[in-house]
Amino acid sequence: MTKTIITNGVFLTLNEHNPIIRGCMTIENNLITYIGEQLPEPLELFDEKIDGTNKLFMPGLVNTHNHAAMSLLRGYGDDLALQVWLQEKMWPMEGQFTAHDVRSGTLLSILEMLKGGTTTFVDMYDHMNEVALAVEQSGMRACLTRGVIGLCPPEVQTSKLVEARQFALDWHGKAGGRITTMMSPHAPYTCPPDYIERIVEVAHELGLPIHTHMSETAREVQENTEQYGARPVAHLAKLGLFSRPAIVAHAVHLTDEEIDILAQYDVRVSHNPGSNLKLASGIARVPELLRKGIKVSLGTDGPASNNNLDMFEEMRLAALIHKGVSGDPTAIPAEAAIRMGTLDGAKSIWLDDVGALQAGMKADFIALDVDQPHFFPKTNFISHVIYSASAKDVTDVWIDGRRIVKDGSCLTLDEEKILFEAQSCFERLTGATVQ
Ligand SMILES: CSC[C@H]1O[C@@H](n2cnc3c(O)ncnc32)[C@H](O)[C@@H]1O
Ligand SMILES: [Zn+2]
Repeated sequence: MTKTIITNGVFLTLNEHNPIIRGCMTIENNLITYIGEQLPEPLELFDEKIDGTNKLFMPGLVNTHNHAAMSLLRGYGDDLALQVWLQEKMWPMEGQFTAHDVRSGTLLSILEMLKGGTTTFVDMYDHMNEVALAVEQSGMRACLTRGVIGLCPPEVQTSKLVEARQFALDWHGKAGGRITTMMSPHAPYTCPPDYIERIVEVAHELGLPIHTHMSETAREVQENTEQYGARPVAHLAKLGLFSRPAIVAHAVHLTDEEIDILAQYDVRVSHNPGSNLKLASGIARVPELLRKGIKVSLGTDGPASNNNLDMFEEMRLAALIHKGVSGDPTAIPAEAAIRMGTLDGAKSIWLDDVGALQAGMKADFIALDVDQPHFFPKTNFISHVIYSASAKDVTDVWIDGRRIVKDGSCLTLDEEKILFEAQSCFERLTGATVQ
């Protein structure tokens, strides 16, 4: 058993009664065992002693919607609306992606996420074995799902579903329990109703949750109504999708009745403010979702529609845009934004022992260098994290008790190789040569 103690730190716990503690934290194997002002035991009893002076420690960030391999398409197809972006830019390029490309793009994203303080992410993509292997190698925590698009002949639909089922079975609970899995119809506009029903059936068989894109654009909602006679929420409810635990990405265009239905089924919403702004999809009704008790977390969406994986930016956007839209400066306070990016993110993907600095929780946490001008005066760190911090402030990352990033360098991945390979993949895919 390894015993670690961090002393002289400021700890943002997310504990309701004691949100900030100045003192020390201990970790034994993969768990936080103590956090408080006093030393719990003499220092000599610890194998590893870390001086936390000038550091702010907080829970690792949880990104609840991503397509990591799309980092290869960063900057390829900006300033377009969702359907044009997907149909004319993303899908033609993704059609050429090999397993190697997915591995390369995913590693690039994992590197960016780790160095920016994200410790858990949800990923929906193809070639998911590559994604799972990259997660395993990196030491990250992830909830993975093979997204299926059903706009194809019946035999291709079936083979995709068989593959998605097998992936979910093979990887659930793997990488020392750091990987969990879900089932994913990509969206109601890319999966015919009978196909969605078959995916739901598999989710029931395997006892897994479902993840999907839903009500992202006004056009999607209108076309769903024209084609199926119902808006996406009622349509998916009728197909039984909410009979499984579910997390939907976007949920931008919702009526009051739809919010009630989501609340009734305890559907979780991954709010993706950066992607929704960039694709001009709209702004989700987050304050109303929260008022109805819906669990709202944050996602970046893929790096081609964001265009980075900085969860500090998503937390800040969430805190800012809902103030602007509602005219209410208390719409999403700083503390609510931090919760969305950490504890509520973890709960939204059914991880009940991740997302807070408390004894008994998994040791997934990060350190920020707060000895920098934008953290002074060192007063309200909850405010500073939301309104002043960025991914660049992260110096160290621990996941499952293991140090993954130390002084800004990733200990588990070959950074230089990842950057070189991602550049090569992009140049091969697009035919571009960049000096
Ligand atoms: C079937 S794998 C995932 C699939 O999703 C596509 N995608 C990326 N971002 C979005 C988005 O915002 N809405 C809908 N679909 C999206 C991605 O290109 C992959 O094909
Ligand atoms: Zn997405």
